[in-house]
Amino acid sequence: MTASQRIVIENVEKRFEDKRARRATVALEGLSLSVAEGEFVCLLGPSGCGKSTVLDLLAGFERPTRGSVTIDGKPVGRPSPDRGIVFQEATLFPWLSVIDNITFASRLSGLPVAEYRPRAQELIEMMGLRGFENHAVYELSGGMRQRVSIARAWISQPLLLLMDEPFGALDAQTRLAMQELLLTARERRRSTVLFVTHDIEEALFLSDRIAIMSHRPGHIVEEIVVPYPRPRAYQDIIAAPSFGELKRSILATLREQVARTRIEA
Ligand SMILES: Nc1ncnc2c1ncn2[C@@H]1O[C@H](COP(=O)(O)OP(=O)(O)OP(=O)(O)O)[C@@H](O)[C@H]1O
Repeated sequence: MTASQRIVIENVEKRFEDKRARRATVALEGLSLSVAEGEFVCLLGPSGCGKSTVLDLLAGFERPTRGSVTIDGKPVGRPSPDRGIVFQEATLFPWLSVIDNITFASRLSGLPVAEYRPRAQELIEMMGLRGFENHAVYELSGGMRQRVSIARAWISQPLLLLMDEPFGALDAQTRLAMQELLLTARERRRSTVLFVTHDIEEALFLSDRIAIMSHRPGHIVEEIVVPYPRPRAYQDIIAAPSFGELKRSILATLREQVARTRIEA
């Protein structure tokens, strides 16, 4: 472990007890993962292997039953705006305007308008939402809503952005546009990102490193350093000679884990 590690997850177990049914689900077991400051890591793994649980532990929604989860050397406490979270479905207030959604937490925490308003305006520009500031969220498309969610997560200048399949529900064209937008915006902010996805191409396009999880109980079975320099262009990445080989190898690892899920289910 070096001083520049933002996230350090060590030997974590997460067990969910259902006392009434006298049943327990062990979602994670022996999971260790570190993410350096400014690094973009994607988590890939079979359905139900515990990817969202990893994000929940980092967000502070859940606590590990064994092992430790630290951010900048401190155990993760309650949810905090230090950690921006974006889910698959935009979780916004549909009747509020774009600007009111983005600034909701800042207003609630009593920050002076002069402090958060310029940041909100910059994010609106960055996310291509200029002209829509005063539109209610229910008037927006799915892609636009997701851009509002990202702006909302980013406004508190979080140390860490936790993203759970944020583009999974979008059509292919919108998804690509959102991926490009995320990369450009992140380049300017140097944020650390942990991003859950099922999409191998998305992981190869976006991340510096891909961590592949086992079947449940989840742990990391393989880590792959993505060799492409930044800034990246999608058409160059998919044309790179190593792209097909990396994709094939990741797919093989995932298939093996999915097959084990079935055998052990
Ligand atoms: N709050 C909870 N109570 C009980 N069990 C839970 C809870 N949250 C998650 N689990 C269980 O933990 C396991 C891992 O779930 P999780 O949602 O983390 O997987 P995932 O890899 O994100 O799945 P998917 O790829 O399908 O979204 C599952 O068996 C799930 O049922």
